[in-house]
Amino acid sequence: MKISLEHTSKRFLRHWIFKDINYTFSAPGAYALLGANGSGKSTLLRIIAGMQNPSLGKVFHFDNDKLIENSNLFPYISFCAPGMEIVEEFTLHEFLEFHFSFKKMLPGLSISSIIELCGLQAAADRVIGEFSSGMKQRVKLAQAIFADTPMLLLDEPCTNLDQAGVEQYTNWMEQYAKNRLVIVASNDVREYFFCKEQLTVEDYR
Ligand SMILES: Nc1ncnc2c1ncn2[C@@H]1O[C@H](COP(=O)(O)OP(=O)(O)OP(=O)(O)O)[C@@H](O)[C@H]1O
Repeated sequence: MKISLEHTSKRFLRHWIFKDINYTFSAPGAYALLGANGSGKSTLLRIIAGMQNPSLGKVFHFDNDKLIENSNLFPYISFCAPGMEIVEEFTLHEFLEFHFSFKKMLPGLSISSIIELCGLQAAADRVIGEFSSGMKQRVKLAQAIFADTPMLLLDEPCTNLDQAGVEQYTNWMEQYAKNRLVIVASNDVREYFFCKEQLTVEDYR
């Protein structure tokens, strides 16, 4: 897997957020997108995920050397971000069943083992709308990390997590980030401790 940014630039109205990023992310590999608040990390991550268009330049995704069309990216990419919506009317069990009917689960896992990995057994049959923000964040992370996709994109993955949740995230990354292309947008080293490569968005102003 490979993601190539070519002259990728983004502006909102007349304000350029970043300009002319030329960079290749390759699997297996872990990359951190760094920068101060408002520097453009989340915007860049969404552009990398094919969820938002750059104002200039291009983003190419490759499976080996085969170009993947934007409309076919879904089975390749898992995404987790603080602002993303999950279906709050579903119970946790229903949500995971629904999600993993569209996306393959990592081998050896099941809905109940994922609920256990999240430490949310007692909440399995509760509706997600009633969850705390930290419980929701565990679910958002789980739907991404435990999907069998070669690319995993995480925006501020430890948002709202308590100490136990951060330790759980650390373990998950040690176990499930290997062999994948992982990109983490973050300001917090606990979130990107395993990322050997780092790209600072402010370098592209
Ligand atoms: N839809 C939008 N319309 C206009 N401006 C936007 C939009 N989305 C983001 N911006 C602006 O783009 C800049 C970068 O925002 P972004 O959320 O990507 O930064 P960030 O580095 O992820 O910030 P943080 O660390 O606070 O999460 C900010 O100045 C923000 O106000």
